[in-house]
Amino acid sequence: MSQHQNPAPAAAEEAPLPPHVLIFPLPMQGHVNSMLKLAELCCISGLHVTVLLSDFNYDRLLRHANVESRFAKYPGFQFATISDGLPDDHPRVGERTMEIVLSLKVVGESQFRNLMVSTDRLTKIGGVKRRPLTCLIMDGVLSFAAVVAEEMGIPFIYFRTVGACSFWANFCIQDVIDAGEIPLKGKDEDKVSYRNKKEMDLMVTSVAGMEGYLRRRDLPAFFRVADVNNPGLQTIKSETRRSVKARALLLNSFEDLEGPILDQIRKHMPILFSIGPLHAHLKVRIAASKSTTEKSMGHSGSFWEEDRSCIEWLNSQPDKSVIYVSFGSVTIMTRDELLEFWYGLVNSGQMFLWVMRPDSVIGKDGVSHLPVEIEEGTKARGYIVGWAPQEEVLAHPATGGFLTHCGWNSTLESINAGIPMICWPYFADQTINSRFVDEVWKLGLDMKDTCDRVTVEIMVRDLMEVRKDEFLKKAEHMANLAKKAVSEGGSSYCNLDSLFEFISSMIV
Ligand SMILES: O=c1ccn([C@@H]2O[C@H](COP(=O)(O)OP(=O)(O)O[C@H]3O[C@H](CO)[C@@H](O)[C@H](O)[C@H]3O)[C@@H](O)[C@H]2O)c(=O)[nH]1
Repeated sequence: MSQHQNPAPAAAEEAPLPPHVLIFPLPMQGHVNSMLKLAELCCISGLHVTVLLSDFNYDRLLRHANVESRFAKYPGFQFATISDGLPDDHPRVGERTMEIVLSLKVVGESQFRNLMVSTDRLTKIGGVKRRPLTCLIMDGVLSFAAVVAEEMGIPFIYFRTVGACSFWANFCIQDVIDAGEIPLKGKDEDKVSYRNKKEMDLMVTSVAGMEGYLRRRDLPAFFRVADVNNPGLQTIKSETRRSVKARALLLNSFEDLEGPILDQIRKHMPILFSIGPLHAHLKVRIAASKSTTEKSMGHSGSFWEEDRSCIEWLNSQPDKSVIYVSFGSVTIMTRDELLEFWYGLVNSGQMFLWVMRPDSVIGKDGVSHLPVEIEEGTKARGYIVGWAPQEEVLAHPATGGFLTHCGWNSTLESINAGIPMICWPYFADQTINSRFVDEVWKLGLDMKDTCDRVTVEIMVRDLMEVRKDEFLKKAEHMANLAKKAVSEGGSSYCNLDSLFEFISSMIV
């Protein structure tokens, strides 16, 4: 375990000490991105902040995201690191993503406990005097950290980096099981005929506030298993229910997007701060801050090197003509699926910008040695990079659509940029997000688990040509609401100020 400190400014010790929060994300790209944004928002408001990362991710952020210089201007900021218990060559993607959570559960508690009891490490290293921790802000699935915090009497706030829609469905999952809607009670799912399975998948569930449109097939796969004791189901269910033990709940969302669902959650967790979209919120607060250096700093939190050549390529494309294709940080696909997407995109006649992470395709060849037709066809129709500056890509005038896995950050970034989506959810919350994008917000099309070339082509044409104006109009409307939420006086802006007051009130 180690600390990485910023140097102390000479006069800092004279000032009254602000609250000191420790922010602890799950070690995955989407979660770390959101939490780093929250950390920077805290710093801008003058709080002292310790961000706890895995050694592995800290190293990646140092190499690719220049996080040290990003936070160097905040004297009360420091990183601390612990091991996630996995070897460096562990893939940490696809079906093996869950191993990050499981491993951290095993190795994390003692390391976390040691850090918590090392008051000197948290408060004095680097010469900046900090208070003992005022509170923890942690990912809501890190219950071992909550147990330690409870033991030590340190208040904690949960930050779930998924949408309210997914959080709430998870919260209600026991009611859904009790209602006999999942799993297939008393039956072995494998023995149910395909036709019956399809019908069952289309049955709506009784999740409060989502009656009428949240179907069984929109629930994450681990909720649809035949075994109620399935570890995925049990973990998410118990971790989500545990949230009521936290002093407050933070969500990266905004009232105009998920108001009715947020109201449902508030019946159980009245102290709920919706403070998103965080990436847009951070830009607003940085712009309002006095220092010009702060204004000029980027805020990347990428685990991979961003290939900025795609921005130059976008610069040469007409407005709203390009569909951006990216499936986030952990999705993997087969080579056949990759080819179906590629043929669908090329046959649609639209230009595309595709993020193909080197580790995103199953098999020893991965994304290397692609068939010649892909390389040649792509030269004519598109551009491929290994990792992109996504927020900038979505905000670029040439971008007109987003083929996404519907991770919550990608969904919000697209909403904020006014870009309609085609959703190919991979796992977890993404199946619910994609249903909301299509059925509730009408901001795009939900492809679910099909990705044959014909479906891809039809959907891309629909989004980029046939129903382009309709989707863009809807998306623009929601983007304006997102911007309003994070502007001074907007719901997320006010909620963030209330959160800081709430944290200050915890100082003992
Ligand atoms: O080329 C790229 C691709 C992605 N990103 C960024 O990476 C993040 C990806 O986050 P997200 O869209 O949430 O996807 P995942 O990385 O898959 O996120 C995990 O965490 C999310 C919650 O934080 C969940 O909603 C997802 O289901 C889960 O897979 C976003 O901020 C993107 O801007 C880039 O900067 N460049």
